Amino acid sequence: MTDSAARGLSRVTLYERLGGGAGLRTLVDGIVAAHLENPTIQHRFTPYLDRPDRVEEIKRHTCAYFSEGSGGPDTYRGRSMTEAHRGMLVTDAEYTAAADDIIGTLARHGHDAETRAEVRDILEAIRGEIVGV
Ligand code: HEM
Repeated sequence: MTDSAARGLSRVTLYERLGGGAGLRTLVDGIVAAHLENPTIQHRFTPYLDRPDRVEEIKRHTCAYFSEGSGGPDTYRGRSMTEAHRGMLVTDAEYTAAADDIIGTLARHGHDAETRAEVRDILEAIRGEIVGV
C-alpha cells in the first residue's frame, strides 16, 4: 500500500501530519522568522518588531487559521484574509515569497513532498483573497 493510500484509510488529517497545535505553533514561529529574513517581504513585518503583543496575536490567529483549514479543532475568529490584508496591495511576487517561506519552513521541519504539495495547493487557492486587495 502506498503512503497516501494508508493515510486515506486511516484518515490522518493534514492538521495531524503537521504535528497538531504544537506543531503548527512551531511552524508559525519559523515562518515569521523566515519572513523577517526574506528581502522581498521583510519590510512588511519589521514594523511589528516593537509590538510583541500584536505579533503574538497575529501568530495565534494564524495558528487558528491553519488549524481550521487543515482539519484541526480550532475555529478562526480573526478577520477574513481579504479584510486582514486590505490596503496592503500585496503583489504576486510578495505572495510567492511568503508562500515559499511557508513551504521552506515545512521542509526544514521534515514535512514530506506530499504534505508540502498539499499546503502549496491551499496557498494557491487563497492567493486571490490576499493579492492586490
Ligand atoms: C501566504 C498566505 C498568507 C496567509 C495564510 C496569511 C495569514 C494572515 C493572518 C491569519 C493574519 C492575522 C489576521 C488578524 O489578526 O486579523 C495576517 C496578518 C498579516 N499579514 Fe498575512 N497572510 C498571508 C500572506 C501575507 C503576505 C504575502 C503579506 C505581505 C507581504 C502579509 C502580511 C501581513 C501583515 C502585515 C499582517 C498584519 C496585519 C495587521 O496588523 O492588521 N501576509 N496574515
